[in-house]
Amino acid sequence: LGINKLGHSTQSKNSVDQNEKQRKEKHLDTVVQKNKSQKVVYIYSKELIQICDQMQKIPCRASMVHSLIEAYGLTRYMRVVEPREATEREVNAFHDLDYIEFLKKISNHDDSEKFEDEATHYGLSYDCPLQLGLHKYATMSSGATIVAAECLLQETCKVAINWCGGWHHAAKDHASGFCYINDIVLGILKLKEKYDRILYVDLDLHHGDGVEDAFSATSKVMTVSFHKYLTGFFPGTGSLEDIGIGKGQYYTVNVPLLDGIKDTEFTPLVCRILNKVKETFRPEVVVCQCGADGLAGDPMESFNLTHKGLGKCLYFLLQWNLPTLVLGGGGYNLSNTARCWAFLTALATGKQIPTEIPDHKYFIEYGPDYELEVYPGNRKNHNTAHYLRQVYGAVLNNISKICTEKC
Ligand SMILES: O=C(CCc1ccccc1NC(=O)c1cccc(C(F)(F)F)c1)NO
Ligand SMILES: [Zn+2]
Repeated sequence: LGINKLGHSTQSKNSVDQNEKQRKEKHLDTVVQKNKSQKVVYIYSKELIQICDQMQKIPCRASMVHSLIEAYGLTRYMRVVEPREATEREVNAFHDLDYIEFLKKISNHDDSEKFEDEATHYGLSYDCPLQLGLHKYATMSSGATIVAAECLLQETCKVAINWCGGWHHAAKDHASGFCYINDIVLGILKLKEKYDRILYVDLDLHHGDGVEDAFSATSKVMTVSFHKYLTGFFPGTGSLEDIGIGKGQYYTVNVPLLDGIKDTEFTPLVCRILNKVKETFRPEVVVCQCGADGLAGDPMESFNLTHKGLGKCLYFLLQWNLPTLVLGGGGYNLSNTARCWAFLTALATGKQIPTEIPDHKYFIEYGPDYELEVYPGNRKNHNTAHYLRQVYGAVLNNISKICTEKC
């Protein structure tokens, strides 16, 4: 043992330093570990984006969304996780095998005309055009949602985002409303492996009928959809009277709205209703579909929302500090959709991002202002205060009938 002038054995001195060093490293490691677990998971791969870019009705939208998020430097504050294809077994947990087999069969034929009749039987026409690689697209976008759900199950994160998911119309045995495989249902089924009470919130312009139908008879999954409800507007379901069946009665909530609603009415309505849902249903995990086709400037020309209105709704949910799965959905003004989802991504990571759109591949799409903000239009708002009070009263009345105490 070396003896230094103070008579301490230098070995023990070194070992003290050594312990100090190890203790510091260990502490740092737990801090990093904690941050890692607190980091937002962002599902992304070049392949996923490249496949989703090919979707006819939203050409290159996946690339525009991802490029803006990357240009704002947000990916460095998130844990980027690669997706995988949903397995046949996972897809079959909800969808009928004959439908999925057919989808696979015709996705790789460019002479799909000869399957015309069968295709129509499975909803594969008009709203849900056949295109090459359709099956791969559907299994990749739903695999991405499943991987996001798995990250929440492993508790390696609090928030997991998949902007290539949110296809809420797909039914178990047919395609609908441009949705082929219902990634949201598959993600919820994955979460059900661990969580008992799951809350699904649908902020898209359209009623989340496919998800609602999948869980309308159970009290374990509560679906809450805010949407335009007007005779002749797709999908035509989601009225106030649509409250679930059997054990699921009152665990389906529908908030039917009219054209022109703005952030100032939408956000407080959403937050008050979700607050009541939190009190009575006491969810353990949240799935939020953030469809952007309700934004001002969308070709759907229906609602008059901005990214801030949707942002406040998501922020309200994130304050609950529950594991949260964040998904995309509709959104047909591609630059506004990218603006909105980049804003929501920044909000989820707790980072401020500047108004100026940063230079990047799609910069030109953000002209003439090149700003992040989506501004409300001045379209007429058909939602009178009286109408909103009626809807709110009916919805609160229904929610108050559920109880998750041992009652
Ligand atoms: O956004 C949807 C589905 C919208 C939909 C349902 C039924 C039939 C067709 C559609 N999609 C459109 O109408 C559509 C899709 C892409 C672009 C447009 C556009 F014409 F508005 F740009 C419209 N669900 O959240
Ligand atoms: Zn929609």
